[in-house]
Amino acid sequence: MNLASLYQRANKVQRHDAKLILDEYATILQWRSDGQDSLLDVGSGPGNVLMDFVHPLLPKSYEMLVGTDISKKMVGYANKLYERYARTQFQVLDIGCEQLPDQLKGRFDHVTSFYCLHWVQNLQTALHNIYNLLRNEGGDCLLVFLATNPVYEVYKVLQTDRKWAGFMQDVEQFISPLHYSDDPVKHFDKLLTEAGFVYRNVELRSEVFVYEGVRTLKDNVKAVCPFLERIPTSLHEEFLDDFVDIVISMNLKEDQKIDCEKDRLEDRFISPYKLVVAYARKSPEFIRNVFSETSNTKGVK
Ligand SMILES: C[S@@+](CC[C@H](N)C(=O)[O-])C[C@H]1O[C@@H](n2cnc3c(N)ncnc32)[C@H](O)[C@@H]1O
Ligand SMILES: CC(C)=CCC/C(C)=C/CC/C(C)=C/C(=O)O
Repeated sequence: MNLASLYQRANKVQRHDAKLILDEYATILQWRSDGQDSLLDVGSGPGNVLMDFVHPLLPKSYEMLVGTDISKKMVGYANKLYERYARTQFQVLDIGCEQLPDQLKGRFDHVTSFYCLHWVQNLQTALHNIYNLLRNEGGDCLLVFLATNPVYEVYKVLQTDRKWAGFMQDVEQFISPLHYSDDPVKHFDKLLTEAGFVYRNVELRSEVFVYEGVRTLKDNVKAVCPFLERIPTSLHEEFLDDFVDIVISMNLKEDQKIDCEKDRLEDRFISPYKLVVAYARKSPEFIRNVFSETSNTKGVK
């Protein structure tokens, strides 16, 4: 994903989910008593979710805020947009890398990640890295990503079309590693345990988002579809038309509705998807605090 400005304009669902979950977790994250928290975000993209929803939660005296992304273009865009913020920077990091940069190891009180981990096939390595980014004395992480989304089934159908097959040979690389899992909660909890996290709370949330109008759906697909950058621009509209036809054949188009602002009938497309929301703490020291604070929390392992 490289289209920073397009993604920033077409990420309503991602922003909605991040805001909702952060409202809920703002008081659960283990803020430092001295207000000198450091936080690293994984897969920040253009940076607007991090700066609009995470940054305001940090204490004024925070030590450092680091946004990271595998894409140089995303990092360059975010650095330009947010250069006026003190103690804040964006840098390139592949969270699935074999060797974390030394200067990042053990430096952070918190790691967050929104809508990124479904892009990472090797979750085991990613979680090992997230664990090692956190301070040895403790630290926590909030990880939000897709387990399933109808987009993956649409991609698989498009790949069977001779027109697009050549561009989509590696389609499985772009499908969430939990898409085929019978029990994504158990699966992810096991990975967190293996990475070393001692306190874990993993939930699977069933959500529905409605895209109002075919243009909105197409713009959202354009912002995240990894295949379009391989397809000649002259064929993009045809690819998107085929995408929409498959969505319709999957019965995901609702009856038309009047759009009062535009004074015309709009098609509506429904996207039922499942989101993993995982919160984990590294240090056993925190467990004692947690049990006394949230003894009624559901699903705490
Ligand atoms: C859908 S965007 C999410 C951006 C932002 N967090 C948000 O919520 O709007 C996913 C981002 O994850 C990045 N990404 C994908 N694979 C990654 C990896 N292995 N390591 C770090 N970032 C990755 C992509 O480049 C992209 O910018
Ligand atoms: C109705 C339908 C198939 C909608 C799909 C909409 C869409 C663009 C989903 C993208 C999901 C995704 C991989 C998001 C992301 O990483 O930000």
